[in-house]
Amino acid sequence: MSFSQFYQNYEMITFCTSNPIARSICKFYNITYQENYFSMSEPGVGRLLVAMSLQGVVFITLLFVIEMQCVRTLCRLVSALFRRQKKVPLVGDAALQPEDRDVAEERKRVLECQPMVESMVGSPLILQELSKVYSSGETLLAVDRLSLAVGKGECFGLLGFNGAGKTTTFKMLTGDETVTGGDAYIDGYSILRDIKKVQQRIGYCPQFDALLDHMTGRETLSMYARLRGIPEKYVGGCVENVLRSLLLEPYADKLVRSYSGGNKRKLSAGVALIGGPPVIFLDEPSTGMDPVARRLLWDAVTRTRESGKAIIITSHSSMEECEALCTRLAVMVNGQFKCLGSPQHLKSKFGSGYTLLAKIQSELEEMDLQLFKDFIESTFPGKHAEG
Ligand SMILES: Nc1ncnc2c1ncn2[C@@H]1O[C@H](COP(=O)(O)OP(=O)(O)OP(=O)(O)O)[C@@H](O)[C@H]1O
Repeated sequence: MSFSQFYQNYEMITFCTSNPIARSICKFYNITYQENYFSMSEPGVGRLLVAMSLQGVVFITLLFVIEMQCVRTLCRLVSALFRRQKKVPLVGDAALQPEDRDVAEERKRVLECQPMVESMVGSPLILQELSKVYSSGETLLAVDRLSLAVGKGECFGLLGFNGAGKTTTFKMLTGDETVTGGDAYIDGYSILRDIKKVQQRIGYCPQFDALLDHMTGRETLSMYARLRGIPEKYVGGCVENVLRSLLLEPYADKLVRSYSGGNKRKLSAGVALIGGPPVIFLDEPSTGMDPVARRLLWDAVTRTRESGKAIIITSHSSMEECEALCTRLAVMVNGQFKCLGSPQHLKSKFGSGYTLLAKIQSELEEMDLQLFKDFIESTFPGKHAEG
């Protein structure tokens, strides 16, 4: 606008002062001009320049406020205040029920240790009574006092129905969501006090791919390798390794926006694994992958785990994936761990017997259904049929 008005003013001055006829035309049509181009009144550009300078200061300040996470801290303080005023319960109804013995033992172990020291030495990831309450609209206790320690070389599986609170747990650990209660330590740093340091030490494959459409797979991995601080001479080799191990080589130089859903998941998992951060979060990494790709991902995750990293993974392929990858797992319901232990331990503790699921056509007669139930009960005597 400054440039435009500056030029317009210049043209008016040139025209209106060129000869007496032009001067009288300008007077007749009430055409005004400013001999001082930087005058505050129109068509001088002084006020526009002042506005631009002020905007510069305001936006730079805003940038600092965002980068230094002042808003996040403010939100946390406001939500803490709001919670205190409204007395939002941090303990859900489910907490009143007796806790599973393994979960209680894990909680006791975590609460008795020195989390900062322990997360530096043996368990790079420690959750201490981590809780999250969503207060937008209805109050919802999404994560309920989780306590957990994940050791080096351990892959911990989080299982649970949709809405159990798995993604919210990840989001708190990565700094995407504010923490309502408790704390977590990653490699000796608290997520409440040192989130920047924490972010430097984690790899994260989010549930929904957060990739840049206009970059190629190779460029994406190279960018993250550099962000991880891998020396430039190793970046190429590192990227090639990830591309090869996840069977992404044929697509390496294609734009991400042309990738299929499964290939995007592979790339997201690659981004999380590249550079070997000490703690890795994988939120349903194998969703949409074909069986071959899934096996390759499992191999890559297992290799990473064996190199001493701590991995937390959620999966919708349920037990099969967890058995292949996890050293321990927990089942989450309404934000709480309902059971916890090695896959074998959980199977022998809860897996007595088999469940037969039968799907029936909706128009099936009640009598036919009863016949089917009778058949099942006579074939497997002593078993209970529900329907
Ligand atoms: N931003 C939000 N605001 C309010 N409630 C939310 C928000 N995000 C999640 N929730 C609620 O928190 C609960 C836990 O959600 P979360 O996404 O953590 O579940 P999940 O176990 O990861 O499920 P899924 O397997 O579907 O990913 C759900 O009831 C969800 O509706």
